[in-house]
Amino acid sequence: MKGFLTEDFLLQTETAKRLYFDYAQSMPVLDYHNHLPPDEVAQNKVFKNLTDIWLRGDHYKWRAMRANGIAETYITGSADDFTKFRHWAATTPYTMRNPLYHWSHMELKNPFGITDLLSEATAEKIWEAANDKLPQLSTQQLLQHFKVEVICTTDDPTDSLEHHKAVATQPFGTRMLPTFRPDKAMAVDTPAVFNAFVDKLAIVTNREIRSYQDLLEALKERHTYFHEAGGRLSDHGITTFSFAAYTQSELDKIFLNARNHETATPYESEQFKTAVLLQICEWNHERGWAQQFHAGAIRNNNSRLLQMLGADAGVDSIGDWNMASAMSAFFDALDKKSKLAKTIIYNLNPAWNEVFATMAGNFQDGTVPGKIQFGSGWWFLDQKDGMEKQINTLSNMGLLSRFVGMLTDSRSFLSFPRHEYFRRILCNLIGRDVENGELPNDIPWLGKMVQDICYYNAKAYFDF
Ligand SMILES: O=C[C@H](O)[C@@H](O)[C@@H](O)[C@H](O)C(=O)O
Repeated sequence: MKGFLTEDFLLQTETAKRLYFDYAQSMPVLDYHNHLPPDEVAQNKVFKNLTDIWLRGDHYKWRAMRANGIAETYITGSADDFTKFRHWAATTPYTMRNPLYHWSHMELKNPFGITDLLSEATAEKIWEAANDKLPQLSTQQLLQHFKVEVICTTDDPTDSLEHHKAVATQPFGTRMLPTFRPDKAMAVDTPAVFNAFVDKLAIVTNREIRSYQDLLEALKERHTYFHEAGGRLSDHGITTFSFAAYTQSELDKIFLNARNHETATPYESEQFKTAVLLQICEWNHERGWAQQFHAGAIRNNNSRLLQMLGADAGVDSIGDWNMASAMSAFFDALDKKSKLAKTIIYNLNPAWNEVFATMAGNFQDGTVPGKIQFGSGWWFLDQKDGMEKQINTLSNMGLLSRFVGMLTDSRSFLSFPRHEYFRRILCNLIGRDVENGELPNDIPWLGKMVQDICYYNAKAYFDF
């Protein structure tokens, strides 16, 4: 029997071990999509305790604690930090076979060097041991510890990017680049969100935004602003792809109605989203950016918790829209005009893996290796089974060798071992094929392939 989480964790063959230890392990990290708070990086935050760094903001853990019957007071509520941690510790053994069990113990091992299993019985000892180390694990120290060369945060177009600028003028070894995430500029189906965004956009651009055209001009100004601050990516959280025909006068009317707090009809919302997103994608192409689409989440399902905690409260799940035809028409509209930028499509519904992987193949155009990427297993699929499925689907229907690899998508500075998790899974799959005689035992080539997927492909693709 193997021990839990040993050196060879997830590496089942000698070839897998060779690929991991000789090629993957030492590669630096390019975390090209995450939700880390830029102010905490710029201010080099030191965390108060393990709850502060590990539980606050982590909706994955909140969800598991709720499922374990823990009351909200001890999750996001008013209980003190140690009590919250104790409830998380008591929940951890119940997370066996959920990725949280692996992630949590990998995170205790690195950076804290803690190998005890977390449970109610070990809660106090682990709390103290980890808290003792926290003064040496500020945000910048953690990024250096995990050899993170670049992080791309996810930012509202109205953001001042002051923290990105501060880090650029006081470099510490990790570059922090902004990502343009304009979802709210299309939210005519929720006028309160849309209007708050447009009002703020008007202030930061010092413009009056009275028409659809004004909105586009202000957004373009912010796109340029992000570019000047080093931004090279946009990101779009969409339920499903939209592709509906529209006229200029329809867009003007939808804009004005939303400004008058009238909720757009589902069809109008489709039209508006199609028009705004196509326009932003053209700017992405003009500027040589890469664009990311996160598709398939049905969000904020629990309105009670949404009201109490806001978005990203752990009440999102997998949606089941029709995906392929609008996605095809959307990319085709851009490709036809030679305006399709480098594109990554992330899928949340495992039933759609093949749909996404084959769609990516339709729009490769010979300009950039792997120009259209079927993105890494996202959110509910960011676990061993989900990552293996994504890697296998991409292998079967595209070019795994050109894959830009893993990202954390996390809000926590402790999530970087997820890159190690991915690398072990990748090396294990390739190693198994070699030992089964399904791939040649060409270690220099396979080692290069592994290093490309872990690092070099992303470096070239994003031009980092
Ligand atoms: O891994 C899951 C995430 O952090 C999730 O909260 C984000 O992916 C977010 O919903 C987004 O839309 O970008």
